[in-house]
Amino acid sequence: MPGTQPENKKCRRQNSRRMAEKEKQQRENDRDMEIQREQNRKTELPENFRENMKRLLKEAYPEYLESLSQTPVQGIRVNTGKISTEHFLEICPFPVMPVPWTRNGFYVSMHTTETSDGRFLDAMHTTETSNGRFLVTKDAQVTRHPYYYAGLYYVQEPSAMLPAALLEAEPGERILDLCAAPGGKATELGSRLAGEGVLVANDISASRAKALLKNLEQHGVGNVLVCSEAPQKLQKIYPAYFDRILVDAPCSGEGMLRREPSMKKAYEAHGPAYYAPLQREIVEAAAAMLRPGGRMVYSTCTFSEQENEETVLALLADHPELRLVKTEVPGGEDIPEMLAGCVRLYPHRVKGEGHFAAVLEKLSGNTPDNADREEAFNSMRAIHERKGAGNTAVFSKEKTSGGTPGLKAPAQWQEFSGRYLKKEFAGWRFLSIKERLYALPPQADVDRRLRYLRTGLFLGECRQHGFEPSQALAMYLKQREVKNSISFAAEDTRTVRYLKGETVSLTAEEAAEADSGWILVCTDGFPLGWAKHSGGTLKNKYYAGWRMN
Ligand SMILES: C[S@@+](CC[C@H](N)C(=O)[O-])C[C@H]1O[C@@H](n2cnc3c(N)ncnc32)[C@H](O)[C@@H]1O
Repeated sequence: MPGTQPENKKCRRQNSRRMAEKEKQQRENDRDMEIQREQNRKTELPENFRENMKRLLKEAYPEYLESLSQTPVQGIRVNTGKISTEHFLEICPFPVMPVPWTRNGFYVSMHTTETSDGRFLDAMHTTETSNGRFLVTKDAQVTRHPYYYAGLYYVQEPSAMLPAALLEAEPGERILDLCAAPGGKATELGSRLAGEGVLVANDISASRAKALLKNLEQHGVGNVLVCSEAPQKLQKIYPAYFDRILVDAPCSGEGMLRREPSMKKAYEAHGPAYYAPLQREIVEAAAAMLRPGGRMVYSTCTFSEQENEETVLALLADHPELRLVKTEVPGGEDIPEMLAGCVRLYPHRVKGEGHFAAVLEKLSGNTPDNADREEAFNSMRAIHERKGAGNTAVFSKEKTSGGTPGLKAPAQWQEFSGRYLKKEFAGWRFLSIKERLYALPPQADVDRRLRYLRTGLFLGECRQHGFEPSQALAMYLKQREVKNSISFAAEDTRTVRYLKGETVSLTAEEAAEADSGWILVCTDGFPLGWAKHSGGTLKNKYYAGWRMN
């Protein structure tokens, strides 16, 4: 019909525009894949590793090799301590697909194409830098969104989400993450505690433990002790103490070779033969710290049986009180002829770099029961509270009592919390180290023989002119727990300006609703940090070291 001709023309134009866009997208995808292939061609796998993988995978070895040419996938894990997975999915700014072995982990992808065999190609935008490394610019988008700064999710390689999921931590428990830095798993364990119980997050490397601390703070985990100790030392302090222990062991990192070709050098210097004995020492100490009836997960990001199954076998041989809990996850495999029931994630079977995990439980019989354990720790706690936790640390003599914190809390804190907070710290103890004030959760047993980077929640500093609340406190609180707050939408340019450390203005309406003084700045209802409000202007108090560049 003559009347429909212009319509048809319009349709055709739209279709050809769509086709052109699709083709452009496809060209970009192809280019990305080619860059990745080139990267992998340049990265000759270490000879002994190749031989071992051939032996291990047999006829599946070519598939594994093929998988090395695929672009690594990226994931985000929802911080359920701040937002439910369902709610996050409603506001999630990126296209996501669930990671099958978690309840809150997602593949994140800007451009995803499903192939005919049901696998998906993830067209991340990779660019080579002058030092031959590859930057995944998509990561930058994920780590630049205000929700990232609000601690709503953690960016994590998807298979690395497995160990914390298998530990099945519950609120109220005592959890140990023995090799915790930089906190990929500890942040999840902290979220699962939902503010009850205590997480001891340890890493032998003090510098790495600092990154761990920052990640736990950003996640809003306050019921935490962060320390940097050898497992053998912790074992003396916490015998049969923890309900759950994660040993995400230092390993030869074979599963990282695709993503981080630079790991090849490290692998050649320290391979499975170096890490296997170290892992055995670590799991040995962990087994001693697990309470009867407790659960432990041992995991690595490597494929070597010398490290993985052999470590578990040695542990089981020496500890008849431990049993392996047979575990299956979608896409997971094991080596039944060696040790059935462990989980191996391979990059040619699942969307992820690869991981190994074994779940162990300690039988309840013939070991001190919970009541003995409680009694032993109560007396230890009493001794240490009398002595104080180190030369400069001073515990308040009384626990907080509900309502406003206990009488022994410094006056500056009392003034601040009375004026600005609805949140109560009932049962928490205060700990002052010089001007710095911490709140120690009820179940945290601090021992002065250990080096802590953090004991509980850092509340802020008691200055002469008043209390200065910390960034950690901002991240720990919910907007509803604060009397004076302001929330900007994630798209509001003031959100990014606040995150960059700039001074921000309120509208007349907002200014009329906000009180002057300390104010909690949020994005879409999720706290970002503090500011000081006066006459419609927010003086930025966002922690300088956390600012967006
Ligand atoms: C695989 S990484 C842990 C990754 C961490 N679980 C995460 O998810 O972010 C292993 C860690 O073990 C630490 N480590 C090495 N030797 C250790 C030891 N003897 N005791 C405790 N931690 C150790 C390393 O510093 C490293 O941070």
